[in-house]
Amino acid sequence: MSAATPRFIEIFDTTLRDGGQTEGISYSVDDKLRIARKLDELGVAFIEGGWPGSNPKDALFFEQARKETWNHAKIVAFGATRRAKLKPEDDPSVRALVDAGTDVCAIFGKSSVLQVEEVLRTTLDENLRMIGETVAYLRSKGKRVIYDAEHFFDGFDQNPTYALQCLGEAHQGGAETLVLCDTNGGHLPWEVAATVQAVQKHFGPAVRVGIHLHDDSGCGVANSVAAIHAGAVHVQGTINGYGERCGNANLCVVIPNIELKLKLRALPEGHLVRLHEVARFVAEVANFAPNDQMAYVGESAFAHKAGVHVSAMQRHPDAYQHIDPKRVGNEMRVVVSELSGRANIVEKAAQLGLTNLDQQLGARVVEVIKAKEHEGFSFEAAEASVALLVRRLSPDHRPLFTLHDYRGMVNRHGDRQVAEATIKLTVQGHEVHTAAEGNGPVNAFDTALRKALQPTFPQVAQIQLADYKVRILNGNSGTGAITRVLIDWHDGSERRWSTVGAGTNILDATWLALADGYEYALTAAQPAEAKESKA
Ligand SMILES: CC(=O)SCCNC(=O)CCNC(=O)[C@H](O)C(C)(C)COP(=O)(O)OP(=O)(O)OC[C@H]1O[C@@H](n2cnc3c(N)ncnc32)[C@H](O)[C@@H]1OP(=O)(O)O
Ligand SMILES: CC(=O)C(=O)O
Repeated sequence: MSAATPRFIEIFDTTLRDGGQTEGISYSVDDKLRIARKLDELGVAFIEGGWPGSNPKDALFFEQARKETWNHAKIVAFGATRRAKLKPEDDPSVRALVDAGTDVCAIFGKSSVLQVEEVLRTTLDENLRMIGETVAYLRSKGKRVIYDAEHFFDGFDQNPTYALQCLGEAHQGGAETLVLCDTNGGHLPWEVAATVQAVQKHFGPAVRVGIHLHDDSGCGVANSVAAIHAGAVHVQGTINGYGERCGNANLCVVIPNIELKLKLRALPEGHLVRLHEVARFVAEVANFAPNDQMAYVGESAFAHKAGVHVSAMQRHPDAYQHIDPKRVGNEMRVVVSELSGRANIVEKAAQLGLTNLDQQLGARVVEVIKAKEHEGFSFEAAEASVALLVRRLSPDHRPLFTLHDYRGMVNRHGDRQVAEATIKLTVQGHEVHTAAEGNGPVNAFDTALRKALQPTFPQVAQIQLADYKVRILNGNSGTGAITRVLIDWHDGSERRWSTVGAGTNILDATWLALADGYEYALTAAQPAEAKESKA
């Protein structure tokens, strides 16, 4: 390695093993394979697939994984040291590790006197033999072995001599990396760094030290960074920080910190830009909502809401960002709300393709948005309504359709409920009057509006309501509260948009969000000339 080559930190991903210990996650074998392929594309060094001695699903994962080609990562089978008083070859869990057919195994063993005596309920000497013999047995079967020293930091605090003896057994047995685990996740960065340095001093520079840190004190990432800074060369963690209890060190944050802050290498050249996509993919497969506020890869990680920030960002891209979001595959966004100034509106309008916004119009839009947010609207998740608001305040705006009146009725006849809506609109100069029944008032309104628009705009048939969310804003007003309606839409393609309505009348709030939804889709779909020619 030349002096200019940055130190390489091995990324050991345990999203499928420790991540599978998250409350609420239950991967199928297919889920595990899909995530493993994505991690391999990302370029991590190791993918811990599961504990083959634990359950048939994990055993099947390794059977399937053997049939695939892995371009960057080594698939790792996880297990424990042999049980007390058994030979490794007689322990079914150790045999399952061999049978998993991976080149690499990771085994965990105890390093703390308390854990050996109170949890394993065996002697300190027997635990040392369990570690050394299991590592040596796996090595004799041709496996590379990574040794996870469970509860190492607690054990080291309690009895450093014994904790180091445990590591020594694994090293003598042939483990290639000694991984110090903060299993209970309670340590702080400087404590972790000091222990990593003490271990390195004890074993010398030839011994590879790794780390596996949990997030119970909220320091999983900080502890990982501190340990690497102190000399650790291998870091374990999970995508999105999934894991037992509060989770593991979040690799979506650890990896960019290694590459962009510590200036070391963790992934193959050019692969860091895949991180944002991997984070979303894993959340999707795990069936967890992505954490928008996650550092680096969250949707809000580079979203600017405050007017002062957006104004400064227009003047210099580093004004309120610590890195260029593109480096991790993320993007800068502007959020429009009552905290906006003109800069938010100009930036958002440009992103929405509305470039003819002057300072005066920008200021007017800000004023209207602030007033409407005071009434109960919220525009930050309803960009289509923002676009329409800008268009409607533009002097040359011609609406696609105008409402004259609507009427809604909800009836119950015995067990049967019926909702009916009538709507009177002007659509491109023609008055249209429609009525429709529905299984509820929103459905009746929507059907009546579609009927009115479809003869002029047949593309209405493709427009679908994807989600309808209602929020009561001032609950202490009881049934007289202001209601906010947010509607998400799609048209069967990739295109999605969201609209908002608000008011004390839930049907009127719904009408506003419904009408915005159709008008936005149809305006965007209309050729410019057709819009110009409208009366
Ligand atoms: C820190 C970590 O996250 S380690 C990974 C933890 N993950 C899991 O536990 C998930 C998978 N686990 C399982 O499927 C099951 O717990 C199994 C198959 C491993 C074991 O199941 P069982 O045999 O029914 O045992 P049970 O789960 O009740 O108890 C754990 C056993 O492991 C033993 N054990 C715990 N750590 C170790 C170790 N490092 N080496 C050897 N044995 C260990 C315990 O002493 C206990 O055995 P004992 O009751 O004979 O003393
Ligand atoms: C090995 C492991 O998962 C831990 O100690 O937390």
